[in-house]
Amino acid sequence: MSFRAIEWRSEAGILRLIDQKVLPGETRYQELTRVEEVAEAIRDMTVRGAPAIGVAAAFGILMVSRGREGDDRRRALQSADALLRASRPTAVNLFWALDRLKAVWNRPEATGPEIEAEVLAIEAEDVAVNRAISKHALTLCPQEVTFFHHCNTGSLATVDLGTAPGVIRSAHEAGHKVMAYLDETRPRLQGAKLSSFELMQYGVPHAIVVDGASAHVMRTRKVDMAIVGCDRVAANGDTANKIGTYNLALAAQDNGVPFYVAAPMSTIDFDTPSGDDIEIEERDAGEITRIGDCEIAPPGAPAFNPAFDVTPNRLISGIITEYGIARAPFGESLAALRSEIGKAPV
Ligand SMILES: CSC[C@H]1O[C@H](OP(=O)(O)O)[C@H](O)[C@@H]1O
Repeated sequence: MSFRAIEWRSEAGILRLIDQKVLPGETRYQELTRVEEVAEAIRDMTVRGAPAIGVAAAFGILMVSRGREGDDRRRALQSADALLRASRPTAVNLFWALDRLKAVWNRPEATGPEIEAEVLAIEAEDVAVNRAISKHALTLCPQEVTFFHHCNTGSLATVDLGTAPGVIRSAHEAGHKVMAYLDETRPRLQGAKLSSFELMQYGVPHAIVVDGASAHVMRTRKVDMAIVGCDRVAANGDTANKIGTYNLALAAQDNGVPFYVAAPMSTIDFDTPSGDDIEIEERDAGEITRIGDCEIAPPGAPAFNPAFDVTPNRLISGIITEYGIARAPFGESLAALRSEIGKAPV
């Protein structure tokens, strides 16, 4: 079975999102018609995952553009664009999608159908790109393959298949004997809540482990590869992803386990030279001091909650894109793949 985290109901102008805050306990949908609601859904992580927030923002732009013309539309889109850009800072797909749309709507002669076509293209391309990533990743998988994944970059984080869990699912469906270890991914527990939810839907054997168990699991059990998604890859291959990814990469290196990043080209930020230049979102400390409704720290205990970290390129075995797998030196291999952008994924 398959499900979509994001659906556009064109006639009604409704963006229907699975509320990822309440999964897996409840499958609840939010139906949004205003860009302010879309920005809030990105901020509060009703919709999350780098590609998914880019696509959701694109539909926010479409909501505003419909029914408006000329200067009135340009003015309204300028403020919608600014509102959406302020929703979350780290995942570059948000800015990529907004830049791409701005290049269309900012032209005085832009038509409504042109804007809508670009939004729908962003959505459709995400599906094709994820399939191509899986195809390239399968070339790395032995017949019996054990993966290690951090966070959730599956169907819920994209339009359809997902990046890294898309690879895990594709390997399972292609007849590989698959096992996956899933970091629970403190503090929001995307691994325990969302990746496990997805793999259960697809019947993929897996086990949730606490984040601190990754080195132990790799040392004592067979793990063929760690595979993660990403929120922003710098031009030199340094990769920002969910907090804890760097620890996983260090554990993988110490245990001789290859560490792969599944990355649509839209997540590669050629304007950011290295990981030091990536803005890391800091979220509310309450995400750490509470689990659900339960306070787990002493009242008033201070906490520091960076939502992402940067894995240095030296720990990365390969970056799997829709155009092929980039390897060190990443500055060169990513630049070579950049020349493919605009072509159909292969
Ligand atoms: C391919 S999605 C990347 C990504 O999104 C996650 O962050 P969040 O749940 O905060 O939106 C995480 O870093 C995933 O790996």
